Amino acid sequence: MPQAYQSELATAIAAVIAASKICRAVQATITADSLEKKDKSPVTIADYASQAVICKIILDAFRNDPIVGEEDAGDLREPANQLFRDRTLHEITSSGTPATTDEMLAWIDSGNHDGTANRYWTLDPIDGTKGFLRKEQFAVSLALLINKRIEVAALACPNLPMGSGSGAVFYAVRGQGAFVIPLDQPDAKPVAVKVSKISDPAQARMCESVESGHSAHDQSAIALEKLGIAGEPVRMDSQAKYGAVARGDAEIYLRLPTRKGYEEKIWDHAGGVLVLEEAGGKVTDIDGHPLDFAAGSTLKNNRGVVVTNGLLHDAVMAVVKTLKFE
Ligand SMILES: Nc1ncnc2c1ncn2[C@@H]1O[C@H](COP(=O)(O)O)[C@@H](O)[C@H]1OP(=O)(O)O
Ligand SMILES: [Mg+2]
Ligand SMILES: [Mg+2]
Ligand SMILES: [Mg+2]
Repeated sequence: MPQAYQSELATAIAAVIAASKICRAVQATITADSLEKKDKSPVTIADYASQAVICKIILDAFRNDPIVGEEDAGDLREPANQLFRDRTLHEITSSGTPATTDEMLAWIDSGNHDGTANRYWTLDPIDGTKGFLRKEQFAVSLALLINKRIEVAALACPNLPMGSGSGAVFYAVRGQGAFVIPLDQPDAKPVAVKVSKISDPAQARMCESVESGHSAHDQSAIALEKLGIAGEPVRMDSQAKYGAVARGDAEIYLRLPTRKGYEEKIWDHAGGVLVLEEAGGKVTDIDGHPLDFAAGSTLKNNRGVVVTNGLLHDAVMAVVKTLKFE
């Protein structure tokens, strides 16, 4: 029997690779050049160009598929942002995708669905924009959800070490395992991705966000101490943290609530979660509940995220339950 979702997977991998090349080109040249969105978070020409190109590639292959993307073209349409808009178009066309301004804006806005369909993609065109601006880690994350379950994921981490170079593309289909290929050699033999076998909490390595506004660093420090882990957590931007735990570079990723009422977005997790689970890892929220991807575009039924290699999940949850959150 042919394996399920092979054409969706091939499309997803091609899309995140095409977008990663644009992001890398922009990252090499930018000087902290971004717009501020209404929620005060930054967005760059690469976020927009990445979303445009990925939406185009998905719609060329699956014309009717809804896409729940992080960005929309509202700010780009403002007359005051013409230069920013033109530079975004320039990145897209120089990557080999001919486009008019109207086409570009329409591709970006095709990512405006709300996560209520039976089948839809969710896309973070640059996850970890702050890391991208610091020229550190970021990710391009794409996942296909069917009946509210993640079935296909492609997660490109252009700056993550990979062999002797950098750039890893993780991917997974539910039930088929997780794999990684080098971003610059997509035809190389895929390598199976597996979590680490460490089961002694004191030997575990933990990662967390660079940004203390995204995850409570004071509480993770307490968790580290209670688990008997010496040293500092590794701070890293983006869903590259899911990739790090999936491939056994770390055993724990904590994302602990910093303020009441923040709802994690599905595009900040879907790609990483399937890769992690198919690599043998486990993810829940801080109350031990599975992440609920059936609630629209946010994880509104969950608080925080606890990711482990599976073996350590109970030990980590026992400590997380003792922590105090707002
Ligand atoms: N207050 C917040 N709490 C948690 N995550 C946030 C918050 N504000 C923005 N984010 C999103 O968290 C993710 C970054 O996480 P990390 O710090 O682990 O890299 C990003 O997706 C960022 O959006 P964006 O995609 O715009 O960068
Ligand atoms: Mg953002
Ligand atoms: Mg994000
Ligand atoms: Mg983003």
